[in-house]
Parts: sequence; C-alpha cells; structure tokens
Amino acid sequence: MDELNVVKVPLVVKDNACSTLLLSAQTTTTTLTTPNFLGYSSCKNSPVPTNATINDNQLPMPVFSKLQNPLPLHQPKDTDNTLCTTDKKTCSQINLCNGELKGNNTTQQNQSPLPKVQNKNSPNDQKKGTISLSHLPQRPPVDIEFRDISYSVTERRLHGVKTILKSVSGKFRNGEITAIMGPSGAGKSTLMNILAGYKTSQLSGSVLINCNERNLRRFRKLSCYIMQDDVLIGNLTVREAMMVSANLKLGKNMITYAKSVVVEEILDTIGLRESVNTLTCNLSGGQRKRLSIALELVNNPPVMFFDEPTSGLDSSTCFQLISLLRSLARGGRTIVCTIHQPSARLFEKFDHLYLLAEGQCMYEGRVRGLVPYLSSLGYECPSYHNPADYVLEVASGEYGEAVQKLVQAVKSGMCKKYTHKDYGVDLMAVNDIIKGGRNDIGKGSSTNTTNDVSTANEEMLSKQFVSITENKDKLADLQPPQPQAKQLQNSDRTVINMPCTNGMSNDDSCSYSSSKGGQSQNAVSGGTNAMVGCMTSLLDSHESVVTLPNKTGFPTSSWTQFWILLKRSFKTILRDRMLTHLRLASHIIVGALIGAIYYDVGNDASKVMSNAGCIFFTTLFTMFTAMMPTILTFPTEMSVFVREHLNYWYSLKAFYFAKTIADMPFQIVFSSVYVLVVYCLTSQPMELERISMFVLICVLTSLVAQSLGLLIGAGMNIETGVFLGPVTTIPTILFSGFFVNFDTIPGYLQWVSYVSYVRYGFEGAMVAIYGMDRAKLQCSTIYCHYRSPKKFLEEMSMDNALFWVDAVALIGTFFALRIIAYFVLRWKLHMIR
Ligand SMILES: Nc1ncnc2c1ncn2[C@@H]1O[C@H](COP(=O)(O)OP(=O)(O)OP(=O)(O)O)[C@@H](O)[C@H]1O
Repeated sequence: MDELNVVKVPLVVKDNACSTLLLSAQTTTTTLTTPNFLGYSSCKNSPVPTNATINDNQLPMPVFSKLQNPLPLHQPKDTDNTLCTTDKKTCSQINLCNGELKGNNTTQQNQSPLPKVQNKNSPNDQKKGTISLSHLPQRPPVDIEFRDISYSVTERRLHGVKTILKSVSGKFRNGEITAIMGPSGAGKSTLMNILAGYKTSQLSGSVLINCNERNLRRFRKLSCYIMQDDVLIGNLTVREAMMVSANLKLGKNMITYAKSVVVEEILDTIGLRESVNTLTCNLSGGQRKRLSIALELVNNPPVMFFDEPTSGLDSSTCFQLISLLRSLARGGRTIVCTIHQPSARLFEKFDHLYLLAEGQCMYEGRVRGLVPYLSSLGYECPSYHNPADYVLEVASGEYGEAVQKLVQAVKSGMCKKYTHKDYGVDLMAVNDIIKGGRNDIGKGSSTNTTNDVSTANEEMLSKQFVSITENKDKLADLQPPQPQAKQLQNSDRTVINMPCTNGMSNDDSCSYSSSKGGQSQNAVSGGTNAMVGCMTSLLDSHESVVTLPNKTGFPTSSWTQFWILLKRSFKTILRDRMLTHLRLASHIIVGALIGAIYYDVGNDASKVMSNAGCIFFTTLFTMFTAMMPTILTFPTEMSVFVREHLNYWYSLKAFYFAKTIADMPFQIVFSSVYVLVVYCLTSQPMELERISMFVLICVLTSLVAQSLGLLIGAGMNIETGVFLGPVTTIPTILFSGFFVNFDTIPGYLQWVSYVSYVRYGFEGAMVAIYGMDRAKLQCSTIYCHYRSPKKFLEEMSMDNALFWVDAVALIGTFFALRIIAYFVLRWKLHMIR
C-alpha cells in the first residue's frame, strides 16, 4: 500500500487558495480513485475502497462546499497545476491537511512553518504559483496537567491575604474541549490565567506540559488566549487583520503569497469568507469571535484558551462557535474554555468538565459523567433539567452545603472513573437507541435516590441529554481518539509519542494521532466538525514539546515587527476618518477663528498684549489637541497590544517604537497647518527664520503633550486619563509665564516653572516673534508703551531667554516622557501577571 492513490478527476488549484480542492461540479456523480472520508485523496492506507463512487450529497463538507462555489474548472494540461498526478506531487491534498510532503521530513520542517511554495526558480521548473503548501506550521499536541495549584492575592485594605484557588489539580488533554465552570467568583478566570501563563506570581503548585515541568516561554509560544472582550483594530478589514497576523506569526521564511493562502484557508474554514473585506468594527459579535480565533489559528497553536467565548452571543451562534471549538479540538488541539451557564445542547458539546466552587474543584471528568457523579452523592438532577444549570445550583448552595461534600469526594478520588475518556461509551447501547428510536431522556432521572447507583443507571443517566437525533454524531464523537491512534501506529499515519516520565501509562493520553485521527473523527461525525476538520488539524509532527528548540525570540525580527506595526498604525490612522479628519479640520477652523479674532495684530505695538495672548493660545491649542486624542485612543490600543503581545505576536519594543513614530507625522502636519494659518492671518513677521522657529517650537510643544498623553494612556484607563490629562496640565499652564511673570513667582515655587513644558513652548514662541533684536513695532495710537519688542520681553521676564534652550528642553522632555511611558507599559505587562 505504499503506492500513492490518485484522484482521477481533474483537480484545479485556485489562484489565491491553492489548497482548494475542486472536483468537477458539472457532474453530480464524481468518481474518485481513493478519497478519504473528507473527500481528500490520501497518500496511503486510505480507509475507503478504491474506485468508490460518491454522489454530491455524500461528499463531505469541504468538497461539497467547494462545489457550491465552483471556480473556473478546466482540465489542466500542465500537470504542475494538478494536486495529485504524479508520485511526487500526489500528496498535495493530504498535505494540505497534514502540512507535510511525505519523504521530505527534515528537522527544519518540523520546527518552522515552512511553506513548500515553488518559486519562479524552482529546480523542477514548475510554474510560478504552483504550490505544494504546508498550510499551517507543524506543532506537537499538548496535554496540560496541573497539581496543587494555590493562588492568593494580598488585599492591602484588609491587610490580609485572600486565597482564590485552593490546591486544585487536574488534567486537560489534547483532542478534547474542556469547560471550566462554576459560580461567579469561583476562580475560573484565575485558573485559566494561571494555566495560560498570564499569572505567574503568588501561586504555588506545578503545571506540567506533556508530563514535564512547564517551560513558560516555550509554552506561551504553543498556546494562545482569546479573551472575552475581543478587542480588534476596527479600521482594518478581516483580510488585512489576518495578513498582519500571518506576517507577524509566520515569519519571513514564508513568502507573502503563501501567507495569503494560509489566511484564505483559515477564513474559509472559519466561515468568514463573506466578510473578508468588511472592516472589523462592522463585524457581528459572532464574527468578531471567529476572527479572534482565526487570528490566533494562523500559527496553529496546539493549546487554545477561551475566556467565556459565548458571552454576548445568541444561542445559535454559541452553538456554532462551540462546534467550531470542538472541531479544533478534534484536530488534536487542547481547547479550554471558561463558560458560565451553557444550555444543555451546548453543554454536551464539551468533552471534559472542570467544576470549580470557592476556589476548589467540585468535579473533574467527562461531561456525561457529571449526572451520575452527582447522583452517586445524592444530588439527583431532575428530569428535563439542564445538568449545567443543576450543577451550578448545587455549587451555589441551593441544595444545602454541597460544595465541601463534593470537594471531599473529588479529593477521595470518587470522580476518577468519570475522567477516563471512554467513560459512558456504550456503542451497543447507542446503536440500540438509534435502531429503536427510543428517547431515553427522563429515563435516567429515575427514582434512584440512593448514593449507590448501579452502573447501568449511571450510564442511563449519562445519556440524559443525548437527543435521539444526534445519536449518530454521538456515535462518532464517542469514539475515543486513542485506540485509533494506536491502530494507526504501524501505518503511515503519524502518532505522536509524547514522553511520559512520571509513571503515567500511554493510556493516559500521552499518545495521540495528531491530525488524521482528528480528521477521521470529523469525517464520521460530519456537520460542522467535518467542515473544519481537515483544515484545522494539528499537523503531523515528530517533535515533542520537550524537544522543541528553546528559542526565546518572536517569529519575526524586531525590525520586521516594527515595520509591520508601523504600516498597520499608519493605515488605521488614515482610515479613522472621524478622528483624523476631525483633527485636521479643527486645526484649520480654529486657526482661522484665532486668525480672525487677532487679525493683523502681529506688528502693532498697541496690541502687543493681545498678540501675546494669541501666541499663548496657540501654544495651548497645539498642546491640548495633541494630548487628548492620545489619552482617548491609547487605552483601546493597549488592549489590542496586551492581547497580541501575550499571544507572542511581537515585542513591546517593536510596538512602542511603531506607535511612537506612526502618529508623529500627523501631529507635525496638523500643528504646522494650524500655526501657519494663525501666523499669516495675525501678520507676524514674515521672516523665514522666525516662521521656522515659531512652527518648530509649537510642533515640539505638541509632541511633548502627545508624549504626556501616551504616558497617561499607558498608565490609566480612559476615565481617569480624561480627568488626569487636563488636571496635570493646569499647573504647567500657570507656570508658563503668561499669567504670572517668572520674577513674581515665589522663590520656593520657581522650580515648578522649570518642569513646565508649556513655559518652554510659550517662551520659545515669544522669543521667535519678539526676540533676536526685532525692529520697533508700528504704533497706531498716540503712545505705545511696548514699541520696542525687547522692552516687552523684559516685562515678561523673557529678555534673557534663549530659543535653543527652550527647544532642547522640549526635546529632552519628549524623550524623557516617551521613555517613562515605555517603562509604564512594561510595568503594566508585569502587573497583569
Ligand atoms: N487582584 C485581586 N484582588 C482581590 N480579589 C481578587 C483579585 N483577583 C481576583 N479576585 C477575586 O477572586 C475571585 C475569583 O475571581 P475570578 O475572576 O477568577 O472568578 P470567576 O470564576 O472567573 O468569576 P466570573 O465568572 O464572575 O468571571 C473573585 O472573588 C474575585 O473577586
């Protein structure tokens, strides 16, 4: 069976998604030589007989869905364009699933997300665009085990310590979707943050990855955390957001075309095809959630954490989403979700349940073991009652002091038997149900109230929420992945043998067929699972987590990260029409207004005070218009940054430099436009040197103000920032030298004026206008006290001021604030943990 099986029908590679498998849509019956369950030809050992004939309505989802959107079909003459024609090229389709060209298994392949994209200069002389693509990087499957995790926080107000998690242990396996449930405040998010590596301080216990002590840095590269409030950059389209993710996460080894193929495949898979050109701010809640998942799927993380993924979604979208997560799990991933109160239909979609109450574990095991477990302890889930609701009622104390009883039961090992993945699998019984069409709902509710429930009753109870219509799915889903993996060990299918050093047997899920097991399951289970099965499987990988190179860096260099983020920032600023256009318009309009008010006062000795007011207002305006938008927008950008940084997209350094540089050109242009409008309308001296100096000092003031806004935005939330920004500015305005002369300020307060950047801005602007031995002003009245500009500067205590000192002071303040803001961001990141 080493011979490669070939699909006879023409297969056409789609231009922008080479992996799209097209079967002839013109016929309703398609003959395949060797399709696997998913309709993709397999290389070897296909479980389906050769020359099978399948009808469209038998075609599994991926193929069928392509048929519904037929692309130009043709019989390619050039065999390079076919996916499966010759031995060497045959495996393309399955490679799309498993990311590997057979016989091309180098260490490098295993370690990096390498596309196998034929370039122009391919030695095989293949046409440009001909692709044999490993569409996702290869990653090993991961089991997470945690032992005796305790977590406490110090409550300063109460001078005490609050213990949030009390010695909890458990294990989340690859190939499964785990729900962490419990009443509000039980510690679900805390546990997940700890497992995801977001919280690392004030905790004890150990987290094991594939039975080995977790290397946090390595683990963070293998995992992603999708938060409840999926903050996305609103002004990017779905495709653009995905490309940013791909560019950052897939590294420079992959050419742009290959990345776009990856992106298109994921978007197809996750159901965002229709929305690729929609701005993310216009997506629905469910679409946003799916995009959040798609963004993280780009580098194929084997572990995905979801904080309340269903919050804010309607029941149908919830169901679709959890089905999607389940399919991702079936691809070999470890999916962990916190969830509040799932419906019965949603609840049964989970494989594994971890129940927390008061920071302790109340149950850990199969979802279908929950009802029997509760029943065995005397808590009978009433008929037709959602077990998820019931267990939360129990955990909330509605049925008496149950928490300690259940916690003790867990500690004494009573729920051990429910943790086995084969628990409750009784295929015969399910078959009977299918045949007989009996609805067993309610049967299990029975009258059994004793603690010692018989096995038969337990199984009956476990089927309480299995609807008859879904029993076929169940049959497939209930198949444990492990035996299949074992069965495949001698075939060409890859089984990941993960090291088990602590005495655990392989039965304890340390071995798992990473990708195809998932596919097969999906194929059987069909529906949503099948739709995403192949595309989203973990890939064949001979590496294990412990042998992964201990590289600490990001997938791309700092320079690349900076460049990608800078381009993204530019794009989002330009597209933020409301803010960017408003900023520009406000600078022009206010400039014109000020110009109209102080029209032609610049050279009039009788209006020197008015002109000083105009200069002072100009300084203030450039300051406020630079600071406030940053205070308002930066906290939102911070949320995106925290998510992306903690999911290992890029470094803080790259983000910060990009952020710092991206907005500067806009600020410089806006401030300059305003200053020039005012300068001209108020008839200030038309000397190039003075104009340049005046514009420069105003721009510098605005950049310093922007830095202050960045600092406040980095350290505070919007509400606090909006208050703190203007409040901290008031003293700097007071000590600017406009309201009170420097000489008039009491000696012990004079130092404040040295830290007032507004003072440097105003002083520099005054020197630019009235300094440098400017000639006497025109006097339109009988007597003008300040005909001599020098005299006026003396009056303002600015006669000894040097423009360049003010400019350098502003530049220094700019750098100081930016550096402080950087460290505030670092501190914030540290505090999150
Ligand atoms: N930094 C902290 N200081 C004090 N208490 C904290 C802190 N962080 C968490 N807690 C407390 O720990 C408990 C568990 O919080 P956690 O967010 O993990 O609960 P949860 O189960 O996720 O709740 P919910 O379902 O409502 O989101 C809560 O009582 C919370 O008030």
